[in-house]
Amino acid sequence: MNQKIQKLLELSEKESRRIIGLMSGTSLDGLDIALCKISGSGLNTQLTIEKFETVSYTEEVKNDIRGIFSRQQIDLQKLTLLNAKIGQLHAGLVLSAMKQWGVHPEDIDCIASHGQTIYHAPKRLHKLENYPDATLQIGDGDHIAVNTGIITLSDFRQKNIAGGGEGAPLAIYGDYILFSCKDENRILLNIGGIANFTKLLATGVDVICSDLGPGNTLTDALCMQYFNKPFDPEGSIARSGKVSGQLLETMLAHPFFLEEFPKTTGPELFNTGFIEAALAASGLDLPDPRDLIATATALTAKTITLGIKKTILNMPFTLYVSGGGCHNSYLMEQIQNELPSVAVRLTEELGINPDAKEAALFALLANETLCGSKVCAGIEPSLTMGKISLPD
Ligand SMILES: Nc1ncnc2c1ncn2[C@@H]1O[C@H](COP(=O)(O)OP(=O)(O)OP(=O)(O)O)[C@@H](O)[C@H]1O
Ligand SMILES: CC(=O)N[C@H]1[C@@H]2OC[C@@H](O2)[C@@H](O)[C@@H]1O[C@H](C)C(=O)O
Repeated sequence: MNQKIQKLLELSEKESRRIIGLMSGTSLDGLDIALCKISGSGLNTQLTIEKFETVSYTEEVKNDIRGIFSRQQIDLQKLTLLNAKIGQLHAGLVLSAMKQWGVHPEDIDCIASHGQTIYHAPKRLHKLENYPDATLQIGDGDHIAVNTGIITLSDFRQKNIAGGGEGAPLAIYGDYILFSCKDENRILLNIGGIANFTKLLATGVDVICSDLGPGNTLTDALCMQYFNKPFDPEGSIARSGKVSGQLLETMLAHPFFLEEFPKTTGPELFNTGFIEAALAASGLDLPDPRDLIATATALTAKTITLGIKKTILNMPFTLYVSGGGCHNSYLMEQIQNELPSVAVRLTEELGINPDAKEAALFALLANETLCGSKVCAGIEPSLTMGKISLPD
């Protein structure tokens, strides 16, 4: 047998695999690198995060990505260049992290790379007849494989769309596999740039996973615009402002929030233009920036909690939070206030570092593909995901 195919076969037959999951999300803050040890597959999966690091992007990289991110008109050459450049950058960051951890490439079975989302265009956003749901992640896996010498799986979202999904949220598979529990109804909430959730009932039925709306994306943009800060540290700016009830009501009336679950979105919709349109519609003068940030934070808390309440109705449940938004103590307080009888915890209590959860999720999806199982039978679309790049 061809040696490369033989290697893949051996990988799929190993008792456990060490997979590096990579995620660079919509916040453009950096690359999350999670070294995971994974044994088994499907509902028998055991996953331990052995090492984790977030490597911040330099301002130059952030500006490069901002030049094309979630924009309808861009420089096509820039997109082409960045597809290769981000792949090479991620490879370099993985090699540095491994060096720092004292881990050698031969100790790693594969890399699972999400890539950088550049544009997410579900039909609900583009509304163009005769065009499908679509999404684009760049940072090609071939560059990661060749530059690290490690087999790389990447570009997970296309297959999900090909199978009838919107390409997101893919958290449903990992949440279902890792966190389903017969003794507890659980909501897994991730607050990144965009917030999403998975409903896992103790009975195992009616699993729902959906984006909810903005996580930190609006507050990040406002903090940059008015305070030259990448985000609102611990929610301190929002805490110092006053929520504008009228602006909040106008924003909550946006049709996206009225659509049924599951649905997906991104900064293509939730950006400063969204706030400007809401201000214009409500006829308000431009409020104090602190009030704007307080109102955007309230929108995040409201849309998260209204969405969750609508889904789980009157059942008792525990909420497990992950993503950078869990460090915003003001936002977390607001979520708790809206859900007074709910235990609000972090995924740390389930053994998963809240900052590493999404990167670990992609390691898990790669594991499913390598083991050749049908991902989460019963959850649609049930397909293995990720393209395989061989290093040589
Ligand atoms: N100490 C903190 N205080 C307040 N907010 C914080 C803090 N640390 C991180 N954040 C928020 O978390 C964001 C990053 O979160 P995360 O890395 O989970 O997002 P992402 O993965 O880029 O987004 P997505 O999951 O939507 O793709 C930051 O942009 C910031 O808004
Ligand atoms: C297209 C895209 O990159 N979507 C991200 C984004 O960030 C959060 C939310 O929007 C979610 O739908 C998704 O990421 C996570 C990892 C997911 O697919 O579950």
